[in-house]
Amino acid sequence: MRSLIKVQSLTKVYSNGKGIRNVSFDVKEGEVFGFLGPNGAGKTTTLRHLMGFVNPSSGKASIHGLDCRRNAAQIQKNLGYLPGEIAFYDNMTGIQFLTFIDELRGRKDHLRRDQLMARFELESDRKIRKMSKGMKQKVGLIAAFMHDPAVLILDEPTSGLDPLMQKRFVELIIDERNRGKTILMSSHLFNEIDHTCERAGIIREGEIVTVENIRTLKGALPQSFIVTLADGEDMKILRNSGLHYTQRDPLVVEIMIKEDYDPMLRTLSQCKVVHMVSSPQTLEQIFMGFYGKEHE
Ligand SMILES: Nc1ncnc2c1ncn2[C@@H]1O[C@H](COP(=O)(O)OP(=O)(O)OP(=O)(O)O)[C@@H](O)[C@H]1O
Repeated sequence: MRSLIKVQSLTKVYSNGKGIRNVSFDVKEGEVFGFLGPNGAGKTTTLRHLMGFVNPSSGKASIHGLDCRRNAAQIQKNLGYLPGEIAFYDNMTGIQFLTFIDELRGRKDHLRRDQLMARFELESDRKIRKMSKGMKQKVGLIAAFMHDPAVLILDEPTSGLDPLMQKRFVELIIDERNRGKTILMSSHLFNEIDHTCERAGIIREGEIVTVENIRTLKGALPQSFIVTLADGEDMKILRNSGLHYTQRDPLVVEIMIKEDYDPMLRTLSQCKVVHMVSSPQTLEQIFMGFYGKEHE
């Protein structure tokens, strides 16, 4: 698959020394790519470069081979953007605003707009200034998707949405992915990334720390077994077995297994096991490792 969105050594240093440094990644055609990072990491700054709003200090970003800064107008024709902070014409109702945007784009057919309003249960006759944060977010999402663009750039799309609407959003992304759309979205929610994205990039303090394939990552997740043994004799067998484990309580241990279950099963068959539970390590635990300082 060819790369549709390309970010190459993108650097933007603000006068206060903050910003992004040497950010590089690409999003392939038809891919959903997640952009994760803690507050202030540089997600919005990167996405705003892709929209051509900002002059980079160095490096470049392109979509469909077009430079994001120089060809912004051309790129934006077939692109849906949801900004992190949405500014609306507050005095309009939801439907007036969406119709206004449709007309600006030269669209006469409002079918897709209406379908999206139904999907997100938007109270479209309410004035935007009287809407809650979540309602405004729905208006922003509908505006980003309603002209059926090939590329979507979404800055924290589920911010303010309740769990039901977050689920509707995930379903929409899956539908759009199946229709071949290319989507780049920033998020704080691992679950959302887990359910929608093929790959995810993590940015921290202005720099990309890793780009991971979600399926490969999940396939490689170790399994944790919490085992309660009957007595000290069993503990002795475990200690002498060469297995790697973490002691949780005097008779409770956690054993992490990646591929080979045999050594654990052979050792435990010599012990009296009182209780045993197993759970896969979550994607969230893996990502939290990248968020922290330990990967420096
Ligand atoms: N116009 C600006 N002038 C000065 N500093 C800025 C400007 N815009 C952003 N920054 C700084 O650049 C860094 C990256 O900010 P950015 O908004 O891109 O982060 P983010 O990852 O989107 O964060 P959040 O999750 O909180 O939205 C922050 O330290 C921010 O304070």
